[in-house]
Amino acid sequence: MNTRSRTRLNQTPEWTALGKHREQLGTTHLRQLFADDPRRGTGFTLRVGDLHVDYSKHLVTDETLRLLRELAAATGVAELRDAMFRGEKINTTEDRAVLHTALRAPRDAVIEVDGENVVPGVHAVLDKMAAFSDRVRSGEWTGHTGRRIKNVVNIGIGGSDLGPAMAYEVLRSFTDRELTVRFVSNVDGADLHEAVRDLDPAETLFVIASKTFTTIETITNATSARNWLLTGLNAGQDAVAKHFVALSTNAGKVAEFGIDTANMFEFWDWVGGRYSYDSAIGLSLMIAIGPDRFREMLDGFHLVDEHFRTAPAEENVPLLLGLLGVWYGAFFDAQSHAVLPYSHYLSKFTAYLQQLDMESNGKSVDRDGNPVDWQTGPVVWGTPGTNGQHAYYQLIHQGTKVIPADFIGFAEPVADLLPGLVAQHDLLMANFFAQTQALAFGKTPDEVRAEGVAEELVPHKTFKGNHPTTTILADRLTPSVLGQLIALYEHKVFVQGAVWNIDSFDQWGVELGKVLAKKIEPVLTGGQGGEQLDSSTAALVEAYRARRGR
Ligand SMILES: O=P(O)(O)OC[C@H]1O[C@H](O)[C@H](O)[C@@H](O)[C@@H]1O
Repeated sequence: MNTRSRTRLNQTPEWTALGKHREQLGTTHLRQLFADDPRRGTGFTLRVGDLHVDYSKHLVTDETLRLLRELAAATGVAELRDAMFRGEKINTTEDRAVLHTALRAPRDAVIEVDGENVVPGVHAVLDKMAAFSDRVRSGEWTGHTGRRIKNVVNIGIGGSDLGPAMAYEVLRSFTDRELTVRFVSNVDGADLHEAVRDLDPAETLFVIASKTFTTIETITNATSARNWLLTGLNAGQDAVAKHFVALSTNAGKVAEFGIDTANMFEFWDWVGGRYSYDSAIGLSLMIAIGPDRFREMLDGFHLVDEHFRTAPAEENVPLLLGLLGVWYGAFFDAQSHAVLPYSHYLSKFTAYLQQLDMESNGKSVDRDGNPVDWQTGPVVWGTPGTNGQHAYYQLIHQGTKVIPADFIGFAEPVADLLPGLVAQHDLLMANFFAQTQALAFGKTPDEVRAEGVAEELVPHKTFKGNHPTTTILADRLTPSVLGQLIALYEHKVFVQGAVWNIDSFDQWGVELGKVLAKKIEPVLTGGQGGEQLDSSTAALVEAYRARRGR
């Protein structure tokens, strides 16, 4: 997509108007905004699918939102969105379409890439995954010695790990509790060691997940897993077929590794790694939760896709959340964004979003290669409440940084909690509601004094408030709701990339470290190349070699 004719973001009249508006807003407090509009708490809310989204505790007025929508219009967000859904090659630096939305399109949809409808292929793979998952779950698929598969070990990294690993945790209460499912990503041998040390190879299936099938960490771990299996079974290569399947776009490399391509589940170059867990990359998850639940999750994704594609700007939740992030980055100098789920099952949710957001929008040149002189993607961070409250929330409440935060909670606890633990849900949710209240409204010096606090302690016990938060509340954490949440964040990230005019779908920034590691590895084991290292790295490598006796 040619963007050369586009006015630079910070030279558009819409950007200038927002800057002026920001000055007018000054230090206006959320207390004031709520006092001015008694209906703000119900009026500044939107709904998409099962998600109730409250954005009333943001430092915005109707005018702010209008100006932000004008910025979105001026920067062509809707046009780029439509181009994405149509299958145009909007990932220009890799010359690829961006079609994760096709992964959850209904069977009768028609989405073309280079003149070919990709939807039948998507469903053929989903059907193949479902048939395989059913065979593993029923015990029909057996290992080399005829034993039933009881353990599934997913080996992958980045997008080939974070998505399925996160979703497995989120949907744990929907999993087959008889199956052990583990995820190995780190090239540190300790990761694979801990994953397999108590498993019986005869009952273990390895799912090797790699879009490229060239990622060094994954191929190294997969090779070690194969050795562990064959040694444990005291078997030859022919045992691999019953214990290894591959999820990849690269059939050649899969065959080269020794996995029968009949046991390969395919996806395509128009699925980015960090947008891939609803593709074949979700196989371990599908084995754990079953095909029906997996399809419910895809329907959840699709529901939000359709909302993003068709809802008017005023009601479009991903558009709103994306624009709010643009607002804080540009005009409040916010450097980070916290995602704070009040569900233990969402423990890996923020780690997943880190790749989704930071690998997508951690860019400093625009789509034409010019340096940007505006903020792009924030540092995304956070862990489940209430743990964070007893650790880093201090800084959010009383520190010097502006940290917009998303609070995600559920009206009901998951279905299979032990009955005695269900009552704890009210306490969890009381914290959930209390935190956004405290962050927004704080506590004034007068309120502190009224409690009889000694004057010298008043500044310490004052909460200035005015910290912006979004609250996302759903009834229950189901597969569909997970799909809705992920699609919401995917499209939020899209909106921001579109406004900032960056390519959200490449990741050139991860390459340099990989190249340098390849050069350093032989030096560690006594080979040549050390003389080319800078003095710091050379000294560190030398210390390492000395310690290892080389
Ligand atoms: O799935 P793979 O090809 O093994 O890639 C795994 C990961 O590694 C790369 O370095 C990219 O930064 C990620 O976007 C990708 O998800």
